Amino acid sequence: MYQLERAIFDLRRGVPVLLTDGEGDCLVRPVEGQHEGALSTLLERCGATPRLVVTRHRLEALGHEAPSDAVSLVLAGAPSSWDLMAGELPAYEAMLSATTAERTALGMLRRGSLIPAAVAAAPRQECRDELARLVASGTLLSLDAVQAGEALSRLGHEVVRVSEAAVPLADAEVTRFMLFREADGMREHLAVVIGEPAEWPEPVPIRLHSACLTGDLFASLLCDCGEQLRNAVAGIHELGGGVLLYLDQEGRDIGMANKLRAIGLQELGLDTLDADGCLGFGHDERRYAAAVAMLQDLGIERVQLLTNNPRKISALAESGIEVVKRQGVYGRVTPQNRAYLTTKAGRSGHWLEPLLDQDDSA
Ligand SMILES: Nc1nc2c(ncn2[C@@H]2O[C@H](COP(=O)(O)OP(=O)(O)OP(=O)(O)O)[C@@H](O)[C@H]2O)c(=O)[nH]1
Ligand SMILES: [Zn+2]
Repeated sequence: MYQLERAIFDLRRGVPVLLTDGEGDCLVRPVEGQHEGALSTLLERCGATPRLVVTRHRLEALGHEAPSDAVSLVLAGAPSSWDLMAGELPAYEAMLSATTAERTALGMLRRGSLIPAAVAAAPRQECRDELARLVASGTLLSLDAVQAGEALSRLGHEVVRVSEAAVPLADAEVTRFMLFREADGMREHLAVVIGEPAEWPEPVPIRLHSACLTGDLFASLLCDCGEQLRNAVAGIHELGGGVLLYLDQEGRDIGMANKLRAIGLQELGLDTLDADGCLGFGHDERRYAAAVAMLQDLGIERVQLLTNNPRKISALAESGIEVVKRQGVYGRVTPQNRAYLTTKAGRSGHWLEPLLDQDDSA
């Protein structure tokens, strides 16, 4: 849906968007980047009490019980007294389950790699003409919340192969890079095709690698991604060829801005999962529809997967790709990534025993 992508870009710029549904219209904007001027403009346009819409993860991280996955707080007090990014909730009069429009707003913020927290306000009757004028003049985008929600849930299921070229690698000389783009044009993923497809072993060696700019490119000591990436390329080459999907899912798909925020929270003592939760994200926001669509485009149905992550296996299996075998792929343990790896093993169920058991750097 064309309007949806435009609206996500408006939200990324801090511009409000009007979402309509059966329960009524709702003007929304992201909490992040919120400043008093923008907030009072929003309130003037609506003449209504604003709500703060947050995820269950955010509420639970702040020690509250959540009645549903997305929650709407009817705020109390003057706008200048709110600090919506603070370590506790602002004063509120009521806690409600979020409406369809409010849920869609959170989905749009996630897709835009913003913190999933919105300020929403239902416009009063006397403000509607002015809003309609802004919509008609193209200043304000208006979307059907149900349709936008459906479009968000379909994202990634359709990819288009855009371009390709041979890119010889140090660890695998016969390699082609193929770029795939998701239907909404917002995400691009690479298939790194190693060796000659006609000579690949069966099941085909596959790695799903989520982007980690800090680790993959700069050899960050906080994680093991860069070494896993290179070991996977070399490993697939040694197995006789296959495909590494390099997925645009920075920071377990919370985006680079939020990953840096999460790393900041880890410096304060939170583990990698609780840091994401504090920002309003679940333990792992990644979906693998685009990866499945790429494998289907490449005609791959049976795979041996290079991973330590059980969720990747179940995601492929649920989509009809048969995971015949699994092989571990490891980086090195460093004093800086030990806590990260231990959390992944202990709380996310990653199979890292071979790595952590033999490690004596602690
Ligand atoms: N949110 C968040 N993401 C991180 C952090 N450190 C690394 N990441 C991301 O975690 C993801 C790791 O991806 P992958 O290497 O595909 O792996 P994995 O889930 O560990 O699974 P396997 O490597 O296949 O076993 C990348 O998207 C990184 O950017 C962190 O502290 N916080
Ligand atoms: Zn990393």
